[in-house]
Amino acid sequence: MSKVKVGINGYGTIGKRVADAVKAQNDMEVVGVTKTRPTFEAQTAIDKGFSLYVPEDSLKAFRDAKMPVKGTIKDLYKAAEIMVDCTPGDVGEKYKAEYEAAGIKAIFQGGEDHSLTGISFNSTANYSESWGAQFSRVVSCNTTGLLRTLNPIDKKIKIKNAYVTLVRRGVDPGDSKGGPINGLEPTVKLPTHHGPDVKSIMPWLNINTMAIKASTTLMHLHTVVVELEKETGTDEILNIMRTSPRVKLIKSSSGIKGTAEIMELGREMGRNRSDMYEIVVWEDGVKVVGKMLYYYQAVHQESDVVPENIDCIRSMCKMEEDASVSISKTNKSLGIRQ
Ligand SMILES: NC(=O)C1=CN([C@@H]2O[C@H](COP(=O)(O)OP(=O)(O)OC[C@H]3O[C@@H](n4cnc5c(N)ncnc54)[C@H](OP(=O)(O)O)[C@@H]3O)[C@@H](O)[C@H]2O)C=CC1
Ligand SMILES: O=C(OP(=O)(O)O)[C@H](O)COP(=O)(O)O
Repeated sequence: MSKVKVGINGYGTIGKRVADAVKAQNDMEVVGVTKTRPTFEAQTAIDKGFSLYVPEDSLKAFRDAKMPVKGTIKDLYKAAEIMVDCTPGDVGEKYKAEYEAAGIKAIFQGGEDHSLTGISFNSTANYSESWGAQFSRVVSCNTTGLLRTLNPIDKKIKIKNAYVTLVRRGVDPGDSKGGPINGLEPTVKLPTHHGPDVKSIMPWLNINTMAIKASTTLMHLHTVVVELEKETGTDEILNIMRTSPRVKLIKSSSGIKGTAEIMELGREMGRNRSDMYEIVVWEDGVKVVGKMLYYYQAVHQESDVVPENIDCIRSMCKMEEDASVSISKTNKSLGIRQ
């Protein structure tokens, strides 16, 4: 079986990780990645053996920087069967017409609206909905995190209402221009877009979200309060989480007090870029009282969507019909145990 040819438009925080994850699969290959500026990341892409494609108006800058490029972004369309668009939020929508004209498939990321594709993707919640689709959208890191725990719980014990506060990292570790440098910033446009984004995949779910931006770069942290339809026990919820893909239960008694220790764990696990692809739940922070469920979870925003993109490629390119087979294959390639 020939490998599916994947192009990555936007070799940035997400794009570089998706490129490495595609390279780690035996049923797909990276045929090229794009950058607009000859930065160190462009050089590392070349050093890793990725073919570099750039916008027409960037050709001179890369020539002057003596960075070899294979062609323009439009040349990449000729080599790829599917593009993974990892350009900054709202930039992807400008490329959709080009992908369409080139007759290739494309996956967009959470910075684009659900309306751009009409299909949003999460491997455990709705893998088959993207089957054979020309366009789909992998939901953002926070939405991916919420779906990974709320969807399996809702499947077993119906959720009446969910109330989530997202404490969001200010910027990614590699970003020196964002903020807040000091303090906490409430997102006053309420309810935040996260609830509707979860509903793009679980439209029946009553979910209410608020968000606070914090001066940290490491991870997002969620407080989740769920009103269940029926009384249950803490152990039943823990068992659901323990058997849900890409959810990792940890204990504060193991020294993992917060997101700093989680990222240190990623280093200790020898993960590529110390990435924590799984949603991390404090086991001793899960509590059920009657019908009310309380828990905390941490999201590594730079990497949790990466395995989702791999599974989305398999669904859109009709490579594997069984979601659990694709999830296991992807997990194995990335060192994810469950
Ligand atoms: N970072 C995060 O925490 C998460 C981000 N996402 C989503 O993933 C997507 C990408 O985000 P992220 O990786 O953080 O973005 P980055 O800014 O890290 O990377 C963007 C990439 O796109 C390239 N680029 C910029 N403008 C253009 C353009 N006009 N045409 C082609 N390429 C361009 C950049 O190249 P150059 O640098 O050379 O200009 C860079 O390689 C967004 O939709 C975002 O919402 C989803 C989950 C988490
Ligand atoms: O938190 C994120 O998006 P989300 O709040 O839509 O889930 C991503 O990490 C992107 O965040 P940014 O828009 O602050 O770069």
